[in-house]
Amino acid sequence: MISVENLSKAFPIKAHKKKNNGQSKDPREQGNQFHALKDVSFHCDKGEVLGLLGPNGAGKTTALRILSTALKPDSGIINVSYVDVVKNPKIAKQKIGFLSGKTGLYGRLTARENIEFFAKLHGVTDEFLKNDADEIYESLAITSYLDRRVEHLSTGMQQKVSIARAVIHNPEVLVLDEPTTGLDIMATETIMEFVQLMKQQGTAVIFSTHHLDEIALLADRVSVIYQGVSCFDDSVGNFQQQASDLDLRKAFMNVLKGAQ
Ligand SMILES: Nc1ncnc2c1ncn2[C@@H]1O[C@H](COP(=O)(O)OP(=O)(O)OP(=O)(O)O)[C@@H](O)[C@H]1O
Repeated sequence: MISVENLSKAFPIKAHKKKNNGQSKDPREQGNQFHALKDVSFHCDKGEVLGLLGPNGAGKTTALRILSTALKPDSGIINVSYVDVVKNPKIAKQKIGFLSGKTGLYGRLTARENIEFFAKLHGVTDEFLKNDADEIYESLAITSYLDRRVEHLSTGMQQKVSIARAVIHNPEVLVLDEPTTGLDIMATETIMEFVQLMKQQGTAVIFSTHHLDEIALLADRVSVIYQGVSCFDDSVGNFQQQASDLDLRKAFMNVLKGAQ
């Protein structure tokens, strides 16, 4: 459903950031370039959930922004159901739903207006919005505040509205960048259940997280990025096998140790 092969991406380093005050230099810094991604590959099939792990600064958000077409890679291939995302970003966008760290919602519009504005940009019909969108709103438990302005909603409420916005055009692939960060237990639970529902409906779901309990609960596959390089991409069962007692935290640490 979605395959990502050998992605690389470098950012120019701003002159004032080059002074590192004696701190050891990140090996990804070369000349005036910071190689945020050097070689990242993973894939996720229809009805599968892929958990993307990696320490802070590993390159997860950069990789996910490339999938969403917000960033262009320097090299690498991404295919979503036989559509080349880099060559055909407009067609690919129709097939991908993306939730980024920043919600990007318009505070002065209501939740419903935000979702419907985005839906219309993606060619979603009025009929769908009238008859079928309620199912999405109910699954995310946002029905009661759909007509409130987004600026008056809590972080968790806004996050769930953003997820509704990301799936309103029925994407084949759903990409969620740390969807539960900063949320309470109930909002987290709703999002976890929603991911399971998407999976049952055949969507390929990729989500980045620092929470290993979410991996245990949801993921079929795990991909680990360390310093811009993929160092693990396999089933959750084989990920667990990286620790003798099958403990996910130890498995993660062992994968990182092997990459150093
Ligand atoms: N636009 C940019 N310009 C320069 N450097 C960038 C830019 N975007 C990201 N980086 C750098 O690339 C590296 C990877 O960042 P990224 O946000 O992808 O990491 P991450 O794995 O999502 O981290 P976290 O878990 O902390 O969210 C970081 O060192 C970051 O500072």
